[in-house]
Amino acid sequence: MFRSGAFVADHVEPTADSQVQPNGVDLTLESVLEQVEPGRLGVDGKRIGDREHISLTDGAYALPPGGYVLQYAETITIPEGHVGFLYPRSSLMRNSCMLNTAVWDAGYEGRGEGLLQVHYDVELEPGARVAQLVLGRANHDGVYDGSYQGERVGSTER
Ligand SMILES: O=c1ccn([C@H]2C[C@H](O)[C@@H](COP(=O)(O)OP(=O)(O)OP(=O)(O)O)O2)c(=O)[nH]1
Repeated sequence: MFRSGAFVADHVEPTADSQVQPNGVDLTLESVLEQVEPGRLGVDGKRIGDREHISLTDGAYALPPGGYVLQYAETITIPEGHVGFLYPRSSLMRNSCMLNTAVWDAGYEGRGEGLLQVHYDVELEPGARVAQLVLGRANHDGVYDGSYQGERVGSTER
């Protein structure tokens, strides 16, 4: 069963009233990065290739078609007994853009990232709502203890 937006809001920090939806909470855009070096997924490990921050143009990220890494502004905590799923805001999709996302594990805490696909030029302002997090009740074995635990928490690092 999926939880209400009010429940999700208790696990997203900070949350303004305008972000709380019936079934989840909208996440806002903090920054956009462009990958500039190959990464690698191996059998025994992984390497994330270097990414560079894209600069603002007149207060917005002006993005031509391509693939970008998008960083969310909010710190998410996935409570035990739950799993998180993230969906693009429909207005993003209606503007020919898509967010690709992965599973948000029970026990994860951090300010996460997603893959933004841009299929037609778009302008995105920092602080704009771009995605919606939903939480479903879930059984799980242990809690998240991977390399992204605590990412960008309590820092001003982008
Ligand atoms: O779209 C998403 C989905 C998940 N996460 C966060 C929450 C999740 O719990 C964490 C780790 O995801 P995953 O388990 O898929 O990472 P991994 O590639 O398997 O790396 P590791 O083994 O270090 O966890 O990243 C995101 O930032 N964005």
